[in-house]
Amino acid sequence: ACSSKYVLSALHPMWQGPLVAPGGNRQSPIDIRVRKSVFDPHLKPLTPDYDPGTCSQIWNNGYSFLVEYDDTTDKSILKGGPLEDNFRLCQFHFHWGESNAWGSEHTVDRRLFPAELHMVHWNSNKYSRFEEAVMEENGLAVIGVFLKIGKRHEGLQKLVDVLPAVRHKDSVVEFTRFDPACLLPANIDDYWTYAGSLTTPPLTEAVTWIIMKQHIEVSHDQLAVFRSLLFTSAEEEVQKSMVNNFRVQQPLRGRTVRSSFT
Ligand SMILES: COc1cccc(CN2CCc3cc(OS(N)(=O)=O)c(OC)cc3C2)c1
Ligand SMILES: [Zn+2]
Repeated sequence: ACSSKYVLSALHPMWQGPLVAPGGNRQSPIDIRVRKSVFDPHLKPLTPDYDPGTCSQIWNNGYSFLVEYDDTTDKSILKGGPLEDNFRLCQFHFHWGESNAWGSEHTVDRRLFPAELHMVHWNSNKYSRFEEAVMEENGLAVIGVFLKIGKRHEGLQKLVDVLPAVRHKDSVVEFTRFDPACLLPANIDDYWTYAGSLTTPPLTEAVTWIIMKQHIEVSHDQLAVFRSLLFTSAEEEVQKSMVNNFRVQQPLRGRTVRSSFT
């Protein structure tokens, strides 16, 4: 899997980190100005092909909870869209707020969403493991999907039910046979794409971002369970709710955001 006991900065939990990575000119997240995005007719449809059998565990890394996939083979891959190579799914996670008024990392014309899903993939044509790809400019591809409060998401419930088992930082539980495709919106042909970075350490400028235009809906109660998680480990005397785990928006620095739709 692509996880390592990556120790976040001591500034945790309201991880402040560097507001703008030193020397970074392709940092994430950003505000997507719809009218400034450029339609690119050469962008292909995205073709994710995930095997639920590669789902292995869920862990609380003290910043979010990560659903991890066995990425030792090309069983769960993402191709197409803006991507030239095969990208292997290694984990997905979310960012959310303490209230439904905010929580997403990206915004669309400054519009905030209550939460945002990130599905993290690495370039298995060019690199042999995540740790290598995370340092390279064409190393990673992350799909972003906005969440809105509405009807209950049936596919998400299996995940919500197990979250209390990873309440504390560094807790891990086995989690199998979860199909991440169930979290994608019905229409995955309409997306924005731009060159950016990870939004958590190591903040490397390795990411081709693919942000879905169509959101998914989850219920208020499902999102409330996300907020019951803790940034802190069981030993710490003061427990801190895992909320507002998003990074501040970063300067566009002249980048172009392309759209796959007009
Ligand atoms: C060299 O740094 C690493 C090597 C291997 C694994 C990791 C762990 N890290 C990978 C990237 C990543 C990226 C994450 O968020 S994001 N928004 O995709 O940048 C994230 O959010 C909770 C967690 C992780 C976990 C770091
Ligand atoms: Zn993320």
